[in-house]
Amino acid sequence: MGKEGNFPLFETKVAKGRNLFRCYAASVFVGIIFICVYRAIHFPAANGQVLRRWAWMGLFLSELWFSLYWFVSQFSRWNPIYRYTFKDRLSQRYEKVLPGVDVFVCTADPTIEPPIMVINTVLSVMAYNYPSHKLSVYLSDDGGSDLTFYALLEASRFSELWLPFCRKFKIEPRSPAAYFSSTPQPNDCNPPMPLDWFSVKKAYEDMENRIETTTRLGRISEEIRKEHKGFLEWEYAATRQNHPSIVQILIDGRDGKAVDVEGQPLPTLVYLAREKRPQYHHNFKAGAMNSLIRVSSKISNGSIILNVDCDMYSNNSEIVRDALCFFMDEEKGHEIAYVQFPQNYSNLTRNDLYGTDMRVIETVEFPGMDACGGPCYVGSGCFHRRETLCGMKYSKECERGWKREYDRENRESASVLEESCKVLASCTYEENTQWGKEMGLKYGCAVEDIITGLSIQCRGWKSIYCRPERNGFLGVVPTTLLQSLVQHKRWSEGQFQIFLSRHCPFVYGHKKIPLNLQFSYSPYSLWASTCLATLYYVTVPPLCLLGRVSLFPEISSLWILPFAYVVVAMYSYSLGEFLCSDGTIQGWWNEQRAWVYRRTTSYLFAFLDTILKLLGFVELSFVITAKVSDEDVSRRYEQEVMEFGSPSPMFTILATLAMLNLFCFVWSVQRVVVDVQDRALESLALQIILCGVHVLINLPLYQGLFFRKDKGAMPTSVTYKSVTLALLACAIALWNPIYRYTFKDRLSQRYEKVLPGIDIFVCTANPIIEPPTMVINTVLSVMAYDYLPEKLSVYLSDDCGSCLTFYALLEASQFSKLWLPLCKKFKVKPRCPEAYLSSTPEPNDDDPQKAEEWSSIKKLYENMRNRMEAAMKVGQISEEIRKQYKGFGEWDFVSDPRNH
Ligand SMILES: O=c1ccn([C@@H]2O[C@H](COP(=O)(O)OP(=O)(O)O[C@H]3O[C@H](CO)[C@@H](O)[C@H](O)[C@H]3O)[C@@H](O)[C@H]2O)c(=O)[nH]1
Ligand SMILES: [Mn+2]
Repeated sequence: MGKEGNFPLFETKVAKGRNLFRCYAASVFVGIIFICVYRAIHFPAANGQVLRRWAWMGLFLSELWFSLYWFVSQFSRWNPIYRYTFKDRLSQRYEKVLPGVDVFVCTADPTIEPPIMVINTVLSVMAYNYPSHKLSVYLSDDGGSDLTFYALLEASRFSELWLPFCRKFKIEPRSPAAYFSSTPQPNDCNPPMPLDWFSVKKAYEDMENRIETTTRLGRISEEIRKEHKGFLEWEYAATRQNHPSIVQILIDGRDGKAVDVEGQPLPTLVYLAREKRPQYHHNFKAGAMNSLIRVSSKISNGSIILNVDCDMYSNNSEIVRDALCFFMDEEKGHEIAYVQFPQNYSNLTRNDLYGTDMRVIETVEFPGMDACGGPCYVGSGCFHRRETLCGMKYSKECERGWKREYDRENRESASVLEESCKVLASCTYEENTQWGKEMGLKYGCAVEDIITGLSIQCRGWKSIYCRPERNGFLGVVPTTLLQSLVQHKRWSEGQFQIFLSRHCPFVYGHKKIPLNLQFSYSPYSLWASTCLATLYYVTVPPLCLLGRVSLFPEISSLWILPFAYVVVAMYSYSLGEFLCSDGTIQGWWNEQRAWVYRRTTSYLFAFLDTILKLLGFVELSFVITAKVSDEDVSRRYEQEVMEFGSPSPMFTILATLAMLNLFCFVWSVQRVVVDVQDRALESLALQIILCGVHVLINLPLYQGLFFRKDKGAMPTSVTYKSVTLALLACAIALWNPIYRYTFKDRLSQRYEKVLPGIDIFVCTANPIIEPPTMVINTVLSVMAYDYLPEKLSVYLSDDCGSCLTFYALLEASQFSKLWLPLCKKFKVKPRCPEAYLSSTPEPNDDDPQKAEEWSSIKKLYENMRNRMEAAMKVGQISEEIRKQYKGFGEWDFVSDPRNH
């Protein structure tokens, strides 16, 4: 309870059912231990299971990694808390002394962030239920576009109508576009409303038309140019990336004439395009924010700063007061550095096809971080104390802070102020200063917000996460798969970069922030690195199916239990969490797919890029997310049809993985059908299921690959590439050669006496194209086998029935009487005489006996060959030879090679 009997300005409630959760977490933990034990004691033995050992090892490592990841994700779930504010107490006590609030809206590109969207966001924050003279709105335009400036000029005029209208009818939301598109036309029950409603709506639509026409034209017409001196600034602007600072105070809140149609003051409205020069790095959004901090300190110096991205209009006009309930709480307020509101989205579809709404993070994880010391700072929708954002450390002194009068009187006339602000927004201003290091938002990281929030917490401050009943901010999620994957690449890359730097929560936060907060940061830090384990899990087990290498317990084994329990428990819990966060079952399924896709593409690229960046090979980049899409794409998005349509390498990876799993799944299911009795399949069942689930989750992708004809289908080049790659991977997995080695000494030891008889068949069919000389060389080589001669028989089959071949064989039988002993004696290799004589050099004089034998054999062989060749030339057997052997008599009855 606050001082002087005051009730606090906010209260904190803890989530229910935490003990149940803790039982679940403990049981899963036990399950994981069992899985590890299984992996360890069933490690494949060394003999002959080389591949399986490697596969097993990899799987074990992946599972250890998943377990670690699961473990660190439990910290933010242990004890979520929820905050509720009492805004009536705030106004009772502090209405007169509310602090100045500066709202920063960031935009960077008029094409993908259309000016009409930007000014709707601006109008929504200008219309806050907050004293106008304490509210200042700054638009930072990193696109340096006069189109955006023009839109803001229009908005400044329209606000004169819009703000009184909002005030009078207490409407929500206060972005005119969102309001008019979501609210039905009023009827006559509320008499003053319809009149105003129609005139304000008409005024808005006219403005919208003018802005859209100008935007489409792409340049400002001469008439418009004359309307405001600000346009003159663009005369010095060479390009959007090379121009001096432009500061234009469109509404000067301190000027008594800046009033709306009802004579009430308007909030200050400032346009800022900081200086951009090619030779200076502009540090993306962090650079823009820091310029805004400096420029606003000169103009309004509000002690509270709110940042919104240009697509995140304010959906709740009370949100400033919600934030102040924390900062101004008498007891706790002084230690709070920032209040982060959730980022909700206005363009989500029912089942959130790409899982872009981080609903579980928002309803469970951030409230959990809040309990550990405070949520991280995630950019849009965050209120900061100006001093802490500028680098102030927390100390007990801060307690006095709020008693001070904040709003400094600043009496310079507006155009002098504009000139002096230009210096603050120049490229050189930050040279040799602590800006980007100690002051303001930090540079050099793709998630400037996370690293800045962490450093604030490490300086001793707390932060608050608050989800009011009515969403505070509504933004735009990417509407194509690729954009969503690219966005995740940037986030995970930034997070991983922090983890590997000296700002790693465990190092930088050591002894500065609670241990459980350090752990709560790590699931995000480790997003990128989950790619390896996931890639392993979706490739190796399916490929092992092809080689029938089993990597999980058999279906009938008890070891299946921990696997089944952990998977079922984790996924049911995750589903429960999702449903409790207002998701649908289909939405959960979509989110699971989204995680697989991110892990195998966004995180993989982020992982590689982070490493390359560490080694200094690539530079930090920031791909701005598109906030608009063409009609065709929007229609498919609304129908929840996946958008592929571009030949991105990310899609090639996704499609290859999907095809690979499909092939392996079909292959193994077909084996089950063919061979129901096959016992080996029992040990593959889990693997088949795993592969099947991957196929199931990819159904929309197969559709995009093969069945869709619209523009959002997968480009054919991706289809070809992925099918080829997947087939190649399968072929490699199926290519499984084995090598055999024999032990001949063991054979002779054991069986020399009982070796079996061996009959050798040599076949020939045509003496012309299979010359008898060649045939008998083969015959001689097998006759000369190192085997028991009495058990060896050689048969020559001559399908041509040629007496020439018979004659050659006769010669061979004679020659063998010499050849065989020689082979044995000198262990001749090879034992085909022709091959031996042509490949072996003549033995030299060291062994005269061998040399002599050799030359005599050579002579004999050559003689024999000459005789045979002579007979071949003649084409028949001479009478003398005929008489030598009775066998030739058989040919007396042969008339034809095919008839005998
Ligand atoms: O050079 C730049 C680049 C971006 N922006 C602005 O930064 C904001 C965020 O960019 P966006 O492309 O919309 O990124 P998201 O991923 O949607 O933004 C989330 O993630 C960012 C960190 O990566 C945070 O800064 C954002 O607040 C948070 O909403 C937008 O308003 C941009 O106009 C700039 O001002 N200058
Ligand atoms: Mn965004």
